[in-house]
Amino acid sequence: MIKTKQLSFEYESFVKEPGLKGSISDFFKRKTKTIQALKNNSITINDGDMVGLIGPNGAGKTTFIKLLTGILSPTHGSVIVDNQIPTYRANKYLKQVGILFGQKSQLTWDLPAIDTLNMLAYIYKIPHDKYINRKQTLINMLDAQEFINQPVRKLSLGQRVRCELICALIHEPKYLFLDEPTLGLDLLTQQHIYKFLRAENQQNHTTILITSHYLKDIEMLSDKLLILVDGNFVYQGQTNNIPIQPNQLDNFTCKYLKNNQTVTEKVPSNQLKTFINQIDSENIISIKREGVSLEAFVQKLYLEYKNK
Ligand SMILES: Nc1ncnc2c1ncn2[C@@H]1O[C@H](COP(=O)(O)OP(=O)(O)OP(=O)(O)O)[C@@H](O)[C@H]1O
Repeated sequence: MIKTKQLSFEYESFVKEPGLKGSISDFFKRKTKTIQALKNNSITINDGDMVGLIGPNGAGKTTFIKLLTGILSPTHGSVIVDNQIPTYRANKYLKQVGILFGQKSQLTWDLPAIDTLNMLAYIYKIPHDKYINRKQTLINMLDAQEFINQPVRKLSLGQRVRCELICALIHEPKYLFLDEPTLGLDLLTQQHIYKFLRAENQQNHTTILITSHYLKDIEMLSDKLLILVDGNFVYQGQTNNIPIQPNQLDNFTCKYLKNNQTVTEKVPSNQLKTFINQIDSENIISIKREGVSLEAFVQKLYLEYKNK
């Protein structure tokens, strides 16, 4: 279980004055600025949960993952993961955790990913037979046979991310933290990764926390949703049960085929019945109510907090 209690984190950063004069005055007296990245948050994530974490740029998502993994320690409050304090970075704790930062690689550029895997097996002291089995299972599941032996610099982004995932999971961690893992990946690779992560969660009961700006990732992958805005968790709940309030005046976006062409039309709710009656059902592609999707819900929350 992951439990945070009144968790806050502040970065202290130097503010550089411009020009030579600024550099000289900074030399004698440096100005600092405090950034409150997380503010007094108490949340609970149960073991085996698939959790999506979203929030606008600078909301504090990466900081939260860094606190869960012990890379940073809280300024105030506490974090407990699997009954342990991550900041202590005990071997027992680190063996339970796998991390993937979409923008930072743990692979060595000039070496094949298989070398990094062998090194990780040594670091985590994975018994030889177990390592061979797990490695083969992950390589098969992520379809990585063709490129696992190639130097990382020769891999495409999608191939590299698949190798990163194999490395993050080689020691069968109980908790997997993924920070924007699908950044820049094509649709098929994204779907492959969704399928893989679902299987990992179901087979090994792995708790997975994923951050992403693609709401599709969150809808496809997570059962639970956390929304972080400006350092505050403003929503915790089920992904498929967001509090939707349909409005009588909502429009419907209707897509249908007319003379073999796709036509998109906005239809007011009071005219929907008449509109549908005029179209052959086999020509209807989709009818979507505006303002009730995850996207609309998230957009509304972001705007509410931005205008506060
Ligand atoms: N090393 C640092 N030093 C000072 N401030 C930092 C540092 N890292 C992050 N911050 C600040 O902390 C806040 C939260 O940053 P964080 O990277 O956690 O956000 P994020 O939600 O992951 O953003 P994004 O979606 O853009 O990746 C931001 O205001 C950022 O400028």
